[in-house]
Amino acid sequence: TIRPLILLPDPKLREVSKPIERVDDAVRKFADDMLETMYDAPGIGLAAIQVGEPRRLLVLDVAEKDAPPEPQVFINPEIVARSEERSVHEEGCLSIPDYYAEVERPAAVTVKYIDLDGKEQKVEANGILATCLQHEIDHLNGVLFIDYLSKLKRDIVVRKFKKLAKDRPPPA
Ligand SMILES: O=C(O)C[C@@H](Cc1ccccc1)C(=O)SCC(=O)c1ccccc1
Ligand SMILES: [Zn+2]
Repeated sequence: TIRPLILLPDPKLREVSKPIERVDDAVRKFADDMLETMYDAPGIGLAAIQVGEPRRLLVLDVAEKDAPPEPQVFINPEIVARSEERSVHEEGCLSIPDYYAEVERPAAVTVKYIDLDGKEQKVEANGILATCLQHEIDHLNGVLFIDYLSKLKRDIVVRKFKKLAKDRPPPA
């Protein structure tokens, strides 16, 4: 089931999501809905809060275009190590549509998480996977990529989305 996306300036995007207690079939069904919603957008990642669920679950697929999809599900992810080296990548956000900006982040991160079988996992990520994991884990803490921009740039974006929200019909 494709779930409606929450857009800036909805304050729900600023909530801190809560850990998932048990990985059961309901969680697995929700992860499926998240992946379906992500591919439909389309996007390369999606955090549960972006469909209104303040739960620590994110999905991503950073496989190259025209390559087979590689869906990944991260439950209660934690960044346990960050490289000193940093890298800059252009980022977008499905909750801030049609706005892209360069963001600097640690180039590599080590992330501990629980997978859909309820097993503890650990991954050492770099490149676009590191960028996307950090962007999604930020969502679980109510942080958006525009928070890394200058106040001037961030205020311009927020003002634009506040205006759009006025013109947009309220959710049913
Ligand atoms: O809002 C999100 O979490 C999704 C976001 C993830 C992300 C993109 C770029 C850098 C870091 C994290 C997106 O997927 S925005 C859409 C996008 O970047 C894209 C869409 C289609 C093909 C390729 C990229
Ligand atoms: Zn985002």
